[in-house]
Amino acid sequence: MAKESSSKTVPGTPLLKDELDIVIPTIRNLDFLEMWRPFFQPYHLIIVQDGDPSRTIRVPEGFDYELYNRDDINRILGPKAACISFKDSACRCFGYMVSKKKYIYTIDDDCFVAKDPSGKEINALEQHIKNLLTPSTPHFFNTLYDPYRDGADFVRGYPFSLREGAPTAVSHGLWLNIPDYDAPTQLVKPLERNKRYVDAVLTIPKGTLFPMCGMNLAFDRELIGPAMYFGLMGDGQPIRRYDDMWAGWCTKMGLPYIWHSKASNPFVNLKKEYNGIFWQEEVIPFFQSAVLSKDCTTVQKCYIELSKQVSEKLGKIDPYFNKLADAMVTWIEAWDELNPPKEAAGVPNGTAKGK
Ligand SMILES: O=c1ccn([C@@H]2O[C@H](COP(=O)(O)OP(=O)(O)O[C@H]3O[C@@H](CO)[C@H](O)[C@H]3O)[C@@H](O)[C@H]2O)c(=O)[nH]1
Ligand SMILES: [Mn+2]
Repeated sequence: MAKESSSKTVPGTPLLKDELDIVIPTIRNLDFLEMWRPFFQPYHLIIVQDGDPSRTIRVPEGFDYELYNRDDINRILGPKAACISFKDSACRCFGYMVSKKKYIYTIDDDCFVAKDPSGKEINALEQHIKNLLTPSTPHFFNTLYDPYRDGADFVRGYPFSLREGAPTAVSHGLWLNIPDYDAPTQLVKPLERNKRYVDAVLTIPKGTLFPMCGMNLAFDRELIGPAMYFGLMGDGQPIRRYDDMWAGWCTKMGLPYIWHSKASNPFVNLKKEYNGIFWQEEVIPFFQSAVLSKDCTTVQKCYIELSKQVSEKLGKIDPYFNKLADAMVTWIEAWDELNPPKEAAGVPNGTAKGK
């Protein structure tokens, strides 16, 4: 049974209309929004303009949005702006920080509305919202996929004590056409396109990591927002295209599809990813074995403790991880500055909930 959203939904009002922001990182005009207009127009957009702040980003008429460029980020965060990547899509996490809503959806500006096998346009945002309002089943795998969907349920042998599920923190969508491959795979299979539409929503089991992609992603900002820091990438950094995955590993400890239209240059991507491809062979075991102490009772405390372990255990791989660990602390300081913990029913902002 899907949880009711906290807002009183008037029939016909788009779900979570006033409880969700759409965050878009961009270096180009946002004409892509025309295709998303039927689905996105009722929602507030937070546009994070990367690169040259003197450039004007054109936003189609009729959208309600706020736009932040690098000058705005520097003005709002001061020295703490150093934790927000420059010249990299990782800058999008600034949008998560300034939002005041309970939910976030983030999408790249080269992603378009996909069609399901029947030819029907997919409202990816609506499916993400349904995912976020529906519990997940991380403690015991249900073989008939999402048991809360119409036409499915828990299969025989599924413990009744676990059928309430756990609150869903992240809804991870996929992409038809250009798959999110790393550079070596892109180089070996330049013409490969993802044509396979799988109509299933799965919960990634507790304790299982996954490579989170920021292209088509939604999350519960109050539940997990402080941990959704897209790691320091871009200008002056030795690694790129690992920002979203870093956040996924930190938060982890899905279904809706979009149409990814533009294959980024695999040779450029190889340069961006090069360090990440071999560092990750040590980073993944780090996350698989990371243990946080019981005193970590909020997401922020968990994140700060994790940053200490990043420095201690990954700093010997490369000084970059010491820099990243410092940036993780700065991110939390900035997050708390812009989002002072609210005491709502004894549940401070960003409290880590048992899953
Ligand atoms: O310097 C930049 C470059 C781009 N952007 C904006 O970020 C997104 C993604 O850009 P793009 O589609 O060009 O790059 P992809 O390689 O397809 O990105 C995906 O790969 C991963 C990169 O970490 C990630 O999963 C996806 O983002 C667009 O909206 C650009 O406008 C930017 O802000 N700054
Ligand atoms: Mn892209």
